[in-house]
Amino acid sequence: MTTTDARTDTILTADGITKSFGGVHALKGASITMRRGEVTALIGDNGAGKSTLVRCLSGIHRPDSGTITLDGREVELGSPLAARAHGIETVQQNLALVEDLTVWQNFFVGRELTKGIGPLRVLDRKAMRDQASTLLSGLAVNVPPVTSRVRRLSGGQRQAVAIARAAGWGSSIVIMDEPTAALGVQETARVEGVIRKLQDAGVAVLLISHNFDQVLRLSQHVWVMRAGRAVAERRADETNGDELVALITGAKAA
Ligand SMILES: Nc1ncnc2c1ncn2[C@@H]1O[C@H](COP(=O)(O)OP(=O)(O)OP(=O)(O)O)[C@@H](O)[C@H]1O
Repeated sequence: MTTTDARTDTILTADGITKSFGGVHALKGASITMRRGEVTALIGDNGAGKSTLVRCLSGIHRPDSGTITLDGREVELGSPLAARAHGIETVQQNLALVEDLTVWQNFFVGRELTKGIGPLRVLDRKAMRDQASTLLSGLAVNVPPVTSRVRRLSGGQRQAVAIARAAGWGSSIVIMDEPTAALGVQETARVEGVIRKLQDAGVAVLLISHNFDQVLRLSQHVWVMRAGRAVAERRADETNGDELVALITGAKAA
């Protein structure tokens, strides 16, 4: 038998997440699931709670209540470092790249490789350069040499580098908030290629996007958020832009 039990494919479950900022109830019991090796899209109108939910999954916000389960075990993601330790990496909207450092240096900021022993320990620049090159070519990220400074890269190249860096640490989940919002058509295609490669490598991607065509092109499942809740889940190949708009606005019940 080749049937797959959907539950065994589930890598992450967020269940009943609430989060308020003073009197603003940004999340009112949001629940989503993500599956291994899939792109899961998160869509919704401005203020629906998408960023707040992914910040809870990134360890930036601590939910007021609700649970997050990874690989069947409930986890506390109390900080971005804790999320990272659980294999969840986030590509920040501002990319968090250091303009004046090279591509490879950006990969290893705060996690530099060293060689030698004790007081003779020095940075292993060659190993870092080589690893960054290997990772970028594995994801078909077409950038100038890894010795180039980030400030010389185009918007799409920067985005691709930021995604590759997030994926480069054995992460099983990569979260991206509007990764192509500021990009032109060609650059968007380049970044979408990187996202597909990540998926091929078995990474689960959580993608916030306002671009329905992109959502339908890239994702397998779409979660629709409205007013702090995830109100509907659709398979991308069983829905369309009109239905998604209707679900977002509430014109169509889930
Ligand atoms: N740090 C914060 N302090 C106060 N209110 C916040 C904070 N973060 C989010 N909110 C509020 O929570 C609600 C949900 O915001 P959130 O950014 O999660 O929505 P979103 O779906 O990501 O919207 P957008 O598509 O515009 O980014 C909004 O009313 C927003 O103003």
